[in-house]
Amino acid sequence: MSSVAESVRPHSRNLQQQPCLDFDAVHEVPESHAWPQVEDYPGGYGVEEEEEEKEDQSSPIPVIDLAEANAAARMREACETWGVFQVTNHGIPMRLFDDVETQARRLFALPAQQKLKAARSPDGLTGYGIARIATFFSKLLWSEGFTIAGSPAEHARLLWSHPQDYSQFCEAMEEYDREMKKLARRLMWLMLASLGITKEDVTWAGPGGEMDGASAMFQLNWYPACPNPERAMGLAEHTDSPLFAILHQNTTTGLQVLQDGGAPAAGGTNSNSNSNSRWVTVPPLPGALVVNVGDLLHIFTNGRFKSVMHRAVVNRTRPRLSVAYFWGPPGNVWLSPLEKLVGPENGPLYPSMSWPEYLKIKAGEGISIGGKGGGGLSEEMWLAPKG
Ligand SMILES: C=C1C[C@]23C[C@H]1CC[C@H]2[C@@]12CCC[C@@](C)(C(=O)O1)[C@H]2[C@@H]3C(=O)O
Ligand SMILES: O=C(O)CCC(=O)C(=O)O
Ligand SMILES: [Fe+2]
Repeated sequence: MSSVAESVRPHSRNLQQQPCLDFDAVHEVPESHAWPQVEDYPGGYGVEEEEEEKEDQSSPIPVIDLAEANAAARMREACETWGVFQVTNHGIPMRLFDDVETQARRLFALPAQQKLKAARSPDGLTGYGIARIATFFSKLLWSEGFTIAGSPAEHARLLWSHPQDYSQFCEAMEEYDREMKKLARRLMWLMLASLGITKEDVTWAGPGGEMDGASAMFQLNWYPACPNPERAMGLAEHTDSPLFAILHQNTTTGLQVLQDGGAPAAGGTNSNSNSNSRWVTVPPLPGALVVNVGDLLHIFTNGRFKSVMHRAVVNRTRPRLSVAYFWGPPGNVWLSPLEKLVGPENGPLYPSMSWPEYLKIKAGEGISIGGKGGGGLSEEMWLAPKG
């Protein structure tokens, strides 16, 4: 079964840029990284920021306890409106998050020339570098990333020469992968069951719905503290391509999702063109995980579930770490909008799509289905370069 990482052709549009700024050495944001003033930046600095986070406990983003009987129904509601929710009672021990954070910090603390030994190649998806979407924007991102598909051993051996050093990294990431796979499967069936979809409706999930061939990638994101956080961008606005992502964030606030004002941006590809949209902070809740709908689940549910636009802003005093786990179908499975969700009045809104094919289209390389903004994928899915 081909994996996503093997199936995606070179992202040849712009060669992957590598982090070239020593974030810890600068005392102001250089022009190369200076974005327009960040609107809806999440609150003040320093001490009042703590206040800010306390208030955030009243965040409008749904928090769903997986042990509750109404968990599936609340997920459906959240996926149809926000496209994101937080889950608690997921059963993954805090110890594992601490281990993964410790190992991720070890990685990003390595000297730049050491990290660049595991640099993502221009035609690759995995390894060290800045997020692929950076190539769509004229300004650089205040972050470093490390992308893993399956075992990280190959890249880890390039980062650490001593087996003891890289084995602790690999063990933590492989345990995380196992736990996330279990949780992803559980979330998938809860979300689909809430729409009346059964295991029989999902042909590629296998006889018992175990989804053994599912593809998973994960992304470690490191956001150094920034001298002027309102003029920098950690991870520019984007939607995720998979069925959904499960995100662990450390205690530093930074993830924001776009709550658009209802009417989709008419023809605009820039989320800000919809005047009453606003960025809503997703507060780090101890023990909670963020789940956000991806483009493929938007397609699979024929538009019912919303692929949420989101971004990560940075912090003046505190570095931020997030671990995003992307979960999708096997690389060679083409998803079509589910029959049961395609009624006589609303035909399939999207053509069949595989994750690798979609990544190519999203990178601006594939065929443009239905022409520019035609009946095909909405323009929102192309990350329009900043005007
Ligand atoms: C399988 C995936 C999913 C990727 C591409 C590839 C590996 C890295 C993922 C991310 C991680 C950061 C945001 C994003 C938008 C990016 O630029 O790289 C994601 C993208 C996607 O969700 O499309
Ligand atoms: O750092 C975050 O909170 C967001 C990360 C993210 O959106 C991604 O890796 O796709
Ligand atoms: Fe994302």
